[in-house]
Amino acid sequence: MEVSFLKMHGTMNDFVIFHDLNDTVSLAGDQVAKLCDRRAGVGADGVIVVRQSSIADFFMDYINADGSLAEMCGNGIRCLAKYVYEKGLTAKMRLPVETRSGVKILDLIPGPDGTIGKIKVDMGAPVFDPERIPAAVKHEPPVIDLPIEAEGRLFHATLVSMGNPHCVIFVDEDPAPLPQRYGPSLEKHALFPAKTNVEFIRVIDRTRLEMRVWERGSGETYSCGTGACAAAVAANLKGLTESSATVELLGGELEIEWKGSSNPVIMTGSAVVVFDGKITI
Ligand SMILES: N[C@H](CCC[C@H](N)C(=O)O)C(=O)O
Repeated sequence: MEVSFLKMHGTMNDFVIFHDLNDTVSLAGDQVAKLCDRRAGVGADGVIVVRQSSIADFFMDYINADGSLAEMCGNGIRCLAKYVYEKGLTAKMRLPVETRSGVKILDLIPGPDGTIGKIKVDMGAPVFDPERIPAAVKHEPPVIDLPIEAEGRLFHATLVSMGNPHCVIFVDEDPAPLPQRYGPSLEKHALFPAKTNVEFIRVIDRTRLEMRVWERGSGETYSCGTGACAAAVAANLKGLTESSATVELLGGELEIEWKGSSNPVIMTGSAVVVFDGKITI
């Protein structure tokens, strides 16, 4: 099967994206793996198939590089919004998009040349109930600084779902080496029946976080939008940051705002088209 796609990224979290509005394409795991393979395929952290929705304008079918489905992808949904606008599939500047974790509302912010520069996403309210993360722990929500051991080291995790699970760990050291060393064990830790994304966070000040991430189903990535939201929420819960924070990632910066409690998390960031192409999978 030949697929015409766009290669896109959001703060260097990169995706193969195409639309299938007649719902004729269903990708097998090996086809996703080929699309994501950085030598034998296009190369990406995940695949986004834009589909029809009966409850919103589009449905984001997000698939991790290992073929597993994820409930939500923050960087990916910004890319979807730019894709459908610039492909002429919508003219809306406020766009409802269905995901496996509900409908998200996106505001498209035009750049100086009329293309879409930044996108603001209402990511919905964070979830702290361990059963809904999900996490196998008897604990009143929110779960803050839960001791968790990996590769012989003791960490303290704050658990947040943004529709997908996140294990947020605050450290006082350079977080750069931590995803490769501890990410695989934590991703598959027995505490997480659906596995988890893992964020290592160093607090820079009350409005800036440094983040490195190991993603469920994709490994270390340059950025994770839902992870940045989870990290900013966790930092605010712990009293380390204000209600707005800039999250510094390997691939760029994301602006996160959360006014606490059941308020939605608002994420603002860019989306970039790298190239278009065709591939037989
Ligand atoms: N990169 C995505 C997260 C993908 C999440 C996926 N790895 C999972 O939850 O399984 C983001 O920007 O939110």
